[in-house]
Amino acid sequence: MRTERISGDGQAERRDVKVVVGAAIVADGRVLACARSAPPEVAGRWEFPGGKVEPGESETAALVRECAEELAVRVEVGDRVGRDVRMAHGRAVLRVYAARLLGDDQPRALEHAEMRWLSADELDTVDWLPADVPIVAALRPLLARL
Ligand SMILES: Nc1nc2c([nH]c(=O)n2[C@H]2C[C@H](O)[C@@H](COP(=O)(O)OP(=O)(O)OP(=O)(O)O)O2)c(=O)[nH]1
Repeated sequence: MRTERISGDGQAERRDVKVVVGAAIVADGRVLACARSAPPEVAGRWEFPGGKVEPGESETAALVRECAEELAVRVEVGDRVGRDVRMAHGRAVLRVYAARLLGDDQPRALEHAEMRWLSADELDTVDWLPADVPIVAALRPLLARL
């Protein structure tokens, strides 16, 4: 994603904002929350599986790749959940999409410390990364019908 802003001398300044995509994988009214194992400053905080979109890669393809790498599952990517949330002093945004598991695939925590399926009532029982908090709030009323 490319943004432009006008600097003090009126020059347009271009900078690339990295997009981190996350998958809100929903099954039976529950979403899959994952606890990071690294780096140490965020280890134990909870997130949606996903990661950085690589150059030339679509967001859907990035989610499919990350879910295969991190959880060994195939997913179908659906609609956006919540809004873009700025991270890393504005140099990156978190963008989350609903997703569902394909076939009988069952996630395995290949890179995460722990995984939990959370119902709407249980969303606040884990310590989400700060950027995820508004997205989790947007997800709560949708969860039962995704
Ligand atoms: N995947 C993911 N990352 C999140 C979430 N919320 C949040 O703040 N982040 C942050 C944590 C990291 O600083 C960054 C994503 O980095 P990552 O390590 O998961 O991405 P990646 O798999 O592409 O990593 P790498 O190849 O660069 O090591 O975004 C979220 O819900 N999911």
